[in-house]
Amino acid sequence: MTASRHAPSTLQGAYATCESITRSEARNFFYGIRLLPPAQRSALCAVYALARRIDDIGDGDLPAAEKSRALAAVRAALRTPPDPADPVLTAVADAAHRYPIPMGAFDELVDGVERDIRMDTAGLTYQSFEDMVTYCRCVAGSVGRLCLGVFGSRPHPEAGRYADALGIALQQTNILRDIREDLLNGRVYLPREDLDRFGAELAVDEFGALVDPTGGLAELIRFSAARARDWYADGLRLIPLLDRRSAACAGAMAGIYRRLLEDIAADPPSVYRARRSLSGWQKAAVAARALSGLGPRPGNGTP
Ligand SMILES: CC(C)=CCC/C(C)=C/CC/C(C)=C/COP(=O)(O)OP(=O)(O)O
Repeated sequence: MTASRHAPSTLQGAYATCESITRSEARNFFYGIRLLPPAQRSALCAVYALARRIDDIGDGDLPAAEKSRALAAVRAALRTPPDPADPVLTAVADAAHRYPIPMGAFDELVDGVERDIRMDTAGLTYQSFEDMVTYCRCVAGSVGRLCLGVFGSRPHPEAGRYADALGIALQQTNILRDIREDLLNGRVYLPREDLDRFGAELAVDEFGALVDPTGGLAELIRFSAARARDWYADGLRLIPLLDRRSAACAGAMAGIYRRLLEDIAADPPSVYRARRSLSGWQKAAVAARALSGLGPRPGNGTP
């Protein structure tokens, strides 16, 4: 570890702010993050807090031009010494001195959020599954690689690719969970070619619930979930390359989201009316299993 460039109290405060952001915002991922030893937990909270800030710019209420300006400001801030008044940038800069965090991955995340803005303003959609994966790589594969920087791993030529694949698996789950909410916000992430193949049109009724007159949407969700399972299987090859606590963290994050995927696959119409989630007990059980070294179950991910 290198010495900090900041007064300890300022830095401690910066990390504490990031931890409190993560605790309140990362309702799924904090179950994994809290399994890390303190120094890595603080670094990952800093990464999460900055990723959250970038994401929130894209999902917020500002006009598109202002969102673009705010994203450009984040890009510029990542290339200059951190503003000491900004706890998130201060903590991220310190964490990047302590761990080999691939800072360029934050730029990829910004690229992904810019795609969201183009979806809002210019009707950008994803034609093929590969197009959608490119988006997932930007917004979530990037986060997987940032996490890996904090975790560290046994040297392995595929470690970065596995971290990327795990992030992409999580994002595919997120897309299925949020089809309705995203549509209400004018966003469609499911590839056009898949919608066409299953004869699924995305539309809501007068209560804001998704309609599925042919059952094609349910079929498409089941198909997409099966495909996402393969991305989990690939990404989870990272786990044996990690130390025990990092493996527990990644295993809990993946286990919770994969359990969510299986719940959705078992009952696709459950996402038509509301956002699906696991109970606190279910999430804690998946995290406990990950900490005990058992990790997510092969197959259906139930704890
Ligand atoms: C190697 C490794 C650990 C890979 C995983 C990387 C990772 C955590 C990617 C995040 C992808 C994702 C679905 C973010 C949504 O965050 P959100 O805060 O909006 O999620 P929520 O809506 O479920 O709370």
